[in-house]
Amino acid sequence: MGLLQLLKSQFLCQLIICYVFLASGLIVNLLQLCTSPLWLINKQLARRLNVRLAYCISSQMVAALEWWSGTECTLYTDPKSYSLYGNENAIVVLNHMFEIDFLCGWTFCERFGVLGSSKVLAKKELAYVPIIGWMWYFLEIVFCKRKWEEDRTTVAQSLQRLQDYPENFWFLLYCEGTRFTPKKHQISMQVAESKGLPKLKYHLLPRTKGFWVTVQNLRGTAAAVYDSTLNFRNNEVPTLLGILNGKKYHADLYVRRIPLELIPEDEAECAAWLHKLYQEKDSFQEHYTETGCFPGPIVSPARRPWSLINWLFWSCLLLYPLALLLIQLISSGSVLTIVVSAAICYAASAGVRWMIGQTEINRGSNYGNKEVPLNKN
Ligand SMILES: CC/C=C\C/C=C\C/C=C\C/C=C\C/C=C\C/C=C\CCC(=O)SCCNC(=O)CCNC(=O)[C@H](O)C(C)(C)COP(=O)(O)OP(=O)(O)OC[C@H]1O[C@@H](n2cnc3c(N)ncnc32)[C@H](O)[C@@H]1OP(=O)(O)O
Ligand SMILES: CCCCCCCC/C=C\CCCCCCCC(=O)OC[C@@H](O)COP(=O)(O)O
Repeated sequence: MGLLQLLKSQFLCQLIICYVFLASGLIVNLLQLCTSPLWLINKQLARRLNVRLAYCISSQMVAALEWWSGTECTLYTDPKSYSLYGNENAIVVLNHMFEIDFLCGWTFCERFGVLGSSKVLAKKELAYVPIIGWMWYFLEIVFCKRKWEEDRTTVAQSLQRLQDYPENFWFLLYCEGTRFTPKKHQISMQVAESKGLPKLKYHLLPRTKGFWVTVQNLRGTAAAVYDSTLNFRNNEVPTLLGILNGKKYHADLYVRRIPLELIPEDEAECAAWLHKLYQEKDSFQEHYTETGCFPGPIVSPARRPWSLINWLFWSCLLLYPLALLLIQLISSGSVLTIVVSAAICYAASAGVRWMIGQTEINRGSNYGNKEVPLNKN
C-alpha cells in the first residue's frame, strides 16, 4: 500500500471529509431556505440560485469519487449523440444494481454540466435525509410513495412544474423501482412469467407506470431518453464506504440516445416498449459479462476541476474555524466542555453513518420483496 493510499484509509481523513460535507451542507440548506421569499418574486432566479447551491453539495460527493478515490468512469456511446449531451433536457433510464450507481450518474452530470439541475423520481423516504433530501426539496425533485393510486396525480403535477425549468436537466428514472437483490429478482421474474414476458437475468422487471407518466408529462420538454446501462470492471461491488476509504473502481456506462418521438403515447404500447428496452439492456449486460466491455465506441469526457475547487473552497472556509475551536477547547481544560464536544462529534459521525446507510442495499426497503398473487393465463 502506497503512502497516499494509507493516508486515504485513515479514519481522521474520512472524518474531515464528512465534517466539511456536513457543515457546508447545512449552510447550503440554510441558504436555500433563505431563497424562499424569492420564489414568490422571481421564480426563475430562485431556481437558478438553487441549482448553484445544490452543486456545492452534490459536487462534493462527485469529488470524493473522482478525486479522492480516483474512480474512473468510461462512457460508451455514439459520437453523434455525444454533442447533444448536456445541451438538451433528457430522461435517463438507468439500471439499479449498485450502491453508488446514483453517484456515477452524478459524475456524468458533472462532466456534461448538468449536475446542479439533475433530477430524479425518488422514493419519498429520501426527502427526509438531511442535507441531500432537504436540498432536493428546493430542486423540485419528484418524489413518489411507490403506491400508484397516490402517485399518479402527485408525480404528474410535479413533472408538469418542470416544463418551464430555466436550465437543462436530466431526469433520472430507475424503472426497476428498487435495487437488485436475488430475492427481488426471483419475485419479479415470477411476475414476468405470469405476464408472458421473457425473463431478465441482470434486471428486475421494470415498473412501467412511472416511465409512461414521465414521458407523457415531459413531451415537449425533454428531447430524448438516454438508455443507460452501468457496470463495474472485475466484478467489483462498489460502496460509498469504499469510496471514502479511497478505493478506486472502474465504472463503464453504455448510453443510447432515443428521441422522445419514438416512444409510443398509448400506455400499453409504452409499457411494451419499456419491457423490450429492458430485454435489450439485459443483452448488453450479457455482452459485458462475456467480453468485459459494452458494444459501441468509447467517448469519455474528462473529469473537470470544479468539483475539487468547490471542495477545497469549503475545506478552507470550515477547517480553519474548526482548528481554532479545537485549540480553544483543549486550552480551556474544562472536562465538561471536552466531554460535550466529544458527544457532539460522536452524534455527528453517527448521523453521517446513518446517511451512508441509506445507500446500502442490505439496509434497503422491502419494496418488491413481497410475493404477489399471480393470475396465470
Ligand atoms: C450521457 C450520460 C447519461 C446518463 C448518466 C446517468 C445518470 C444521471 C442522471 C441523473 C442523476 C440525477 C440524480 C441522481 C441522484 C440520486 C438518485 C438517488 C436515488 C433515488 C432513486 C429511487 O428512489 S428509486 C425508487 C423510486 N422510483 C421508482 O420507483 C421509479 C419506478 N417506479 C414506477 O415507475 C412505479 O410504477 C411507481 C413508483 C410510479 C408506482 O409504483 P407502484 O408499485 O404503486 O405501482 P406499479 O404499477 O408499478 O406496480 C404494480 C404493477 O407492477 C407489477 N408488479 C408487481 N410486483 C412486481 C415486481 N416485483 N416486479 C415488477 N412488477 C411487479 C404488477 O403486476 C402491476 O403491473 P401492471 O401491469 O398492473 O402495471
Ligand atoms: C463528500 C463525501 C461525503 C460523505 C458523506 C456522505 C453522506 C451522504 C450519503 C448519502 C446521502 C443519501 C444519498 C441518497 C441516495 C440514495 C440512492 C439510492 O440508491 O436510493 C435507493 C432507492 O433508489 C431504492 O431504494 P430501495 O432499494 O428500495 O431500498
